[in-house]
Amino acid sequence: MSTGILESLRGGLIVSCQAYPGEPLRDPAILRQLALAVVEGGAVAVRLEGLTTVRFAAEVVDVPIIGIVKEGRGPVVITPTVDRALELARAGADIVAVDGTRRSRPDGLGLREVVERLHGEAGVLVMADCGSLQDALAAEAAGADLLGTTLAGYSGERALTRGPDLELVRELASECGSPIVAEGRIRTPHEAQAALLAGAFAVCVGTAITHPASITRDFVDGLQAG
Ligand SMILES: CC(=O)N[C@H](C=O)[C@@H](O)[C@H](O)[C@H](O)COP(=O)(O)O
Repeated sequence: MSTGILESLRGGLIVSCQAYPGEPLRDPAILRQLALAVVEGGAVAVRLEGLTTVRFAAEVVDVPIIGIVKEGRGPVVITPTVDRALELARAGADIVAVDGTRRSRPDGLGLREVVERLHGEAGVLVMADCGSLQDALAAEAAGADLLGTTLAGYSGERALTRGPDLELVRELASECGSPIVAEGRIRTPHEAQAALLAGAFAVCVGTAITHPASITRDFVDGLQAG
């Protein structure tokens, strides 16, 4: 079952459908529809934030759901506790993404324990959102099923590159045995392809597809630059 889910992601596009606090699209029913729309376009999986959004989408979306909850004041905000992670699984996430850095978690657990509980109690796959090669090696040793470059540039260990951190994708692909998801600042189909060529197993794009305020701002800036 879980091997089937992993295989269904190979070489494909995962689309993150998120709206941030205070934004007009931050509504589980709207985000469910957005998820359906990206699946229509060929997304092999969707990445969704929030228990209700995951629950709503799980009823209608026929590709794997990668669930996260973002909460707390940080620095660990992506599914920071095992309780939330298990709730995401119960809400219908097929893969639960958690902070995969080596920073301490608010519930005091290590990543290994989080992964073991998700595997043992919920039977879901675990994606570790990493910010460096050292994170990814530790997450792999802890048993994570997928390693994401999600936090590259945001955890203090890597520079915030303008586009995707392809150098990190390359490093992870050569040093780790687990599937790599290239995620973060991928804005064009060409960059998505470059991430696959750099060794990613799958590519995850959010803002460039599902965040209209950012996309609009880019156009507005373009007009002003002209
Ligand atoms: C760093 C962090 O909190 N990343 C979040 C993780 O879920 C989302 O805000 C991103 O949109 C997602 O990773 C996709 O990346 P991009 O939107 O750059 O394509």
